[in-house]
Amino acid sequence: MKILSKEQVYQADKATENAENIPSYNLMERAGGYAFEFMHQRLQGQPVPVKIFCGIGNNGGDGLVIARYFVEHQYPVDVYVVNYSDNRSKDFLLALEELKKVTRKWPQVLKSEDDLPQINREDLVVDCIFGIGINRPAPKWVQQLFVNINQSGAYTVAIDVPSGMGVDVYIKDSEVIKPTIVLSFQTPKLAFFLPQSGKYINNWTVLDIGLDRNFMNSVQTQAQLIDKAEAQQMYKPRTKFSHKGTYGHALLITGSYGKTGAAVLSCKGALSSGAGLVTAYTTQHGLPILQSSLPEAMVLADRYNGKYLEEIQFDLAPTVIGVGPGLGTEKITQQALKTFLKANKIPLVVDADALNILSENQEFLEFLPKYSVLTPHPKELERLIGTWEDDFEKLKKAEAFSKKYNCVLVLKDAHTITVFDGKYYVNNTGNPGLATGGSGDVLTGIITGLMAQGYDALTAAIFGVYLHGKAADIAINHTAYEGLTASMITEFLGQAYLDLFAQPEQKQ
Ligand SMILES: NC(=O)C1=CN([C@@H]2O[C@H](COP(=O)(O)OP(=O)(O)OC[C@H]3O[C@@H](n4cnc5c(N)ncnc54)[C@H](O)[C@@H]3O)[C@@H](O)[C@H]2O)[C@H](O)CC1
Ligand SMILES: [K+]
Repeated sequence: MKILSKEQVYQADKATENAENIPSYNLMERAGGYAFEFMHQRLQGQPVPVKIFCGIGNNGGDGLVIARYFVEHQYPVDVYVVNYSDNRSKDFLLALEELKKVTRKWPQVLKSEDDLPQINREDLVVDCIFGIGINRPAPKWVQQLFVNINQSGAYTVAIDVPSGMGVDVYIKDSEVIKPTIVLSFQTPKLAFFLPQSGKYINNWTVLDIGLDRNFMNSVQTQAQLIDKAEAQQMYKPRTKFSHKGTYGHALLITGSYGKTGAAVLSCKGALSSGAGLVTAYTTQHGLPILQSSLPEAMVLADRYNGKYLEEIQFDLAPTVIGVGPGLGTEKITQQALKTFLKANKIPLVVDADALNILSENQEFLEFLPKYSVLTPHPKELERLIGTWEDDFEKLKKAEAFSKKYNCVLVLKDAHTITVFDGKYYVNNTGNPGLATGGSGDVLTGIITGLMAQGYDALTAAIFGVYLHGKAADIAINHTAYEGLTASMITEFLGQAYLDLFAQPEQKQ
């Protein structure tokens, strides 16, 4: 699903107004109408006390349309205008006129902290204070209103975006509404998926308000959300006359004394993703561990008998190499990695300690083959690209890094974002169960395994992240978040593939 920027939403509005030859107010009517329908279907006329807080822009205007429908359907409703400015938008004023036609109970105008009403746990709060137009922190008394709403425990529906949240800029030092659900118009907003702002979003849904199809189909967005529909398109079906050679050979350079588990997990990831052959390259003492715990994998070891890899040299031509999990960052391993990288021409997936070594020796980055996949978690990313002011700056820096080294950067997080060629692919699978040791090693294995099978680096990264998260989503039905271990992700990976084309259950 495309994630439109704020500017693109305004362009979509204009395109729709032109294509349908309608005034902008019609779109506000539509947006408000769909949002009301969503709530009305769930409330079914129950006399829940509704409190609608409207700003003075178009988000506020949506709120006034919603308010009119609530009044017309005889819900007990209080409407407040949060008067943070006297610049009421044209469509806000039209919506206000329409509301006044159906009720004599006019909205109460709030101008300072003294005016803020009591909000009760039993209320339904509809937040239409700020939408995508917010560009700086709200005035203090308005932030106090956000706090009151958040502390009330009331069921809170944020219209379009939670008030206070910037959709493609981070608004520093500001309170944000923490809604129960966000009803977002036409497109989810990038901020929903970034840790600093996404932590306030428990639940969101997109309401299709019928913006111009031609515009929506042709608009090129920087960000897109990767869900089942997108993942299905990436899947490469297997052919009947294929053999293990068809699905490539993944080599995983992983493990050290006490961290051979990372090697086992990444090899398991590669095997369960479907790689034809998997070989681990590890330390000598890791060899028997791998052989006994993973009979499907082949194992090579370096010539030394140290705790860490001292040499990375093999007589093998794998399709792709995954490197990093469990390697450690010993000087001797750093040297071995440097020698290897200098000579290597085979596509790479780089993770964990290999990333840490690259961060410490940024000159090694030049040795990476084109389209290498790098999979840092936030700390590893920081070591690689330096610190950032906020999540939007992080994305910009990641984008610049990926351009500079021509690599695919997989920013692991609750919503992992794959960055390549100026585009952001935002993953929508996975759950907090994945916050467990070894899940990253498994991901490295999966991406490496997909590349072995002929998926290009970008697709392998996006699809691998999707499958990894989906496997975890299926697994937690059996294990809960807490019970999920990294091995289980590999055990459920087959089900993640099956789920791609599973038909929804038919109702009897
Ligand atoms: N296609 C759609 O999605 C449609 C969405 N609609 C709704 O319109 C809003 C966006 O409306 P807009 O008037 O541009 O912005 P806001 O209502 O979010 O903000 C109002 C206004 O306030 C000013 N402002 C910004 N920050 C501050 C601040 N800190 N203090 C004071 N004033 C501030 C700024 O100038 C804004 O213009 C969208 O979210 C939807 O809810 C349409 O109704 C239909 C189509
Ligand atoms: K809002």
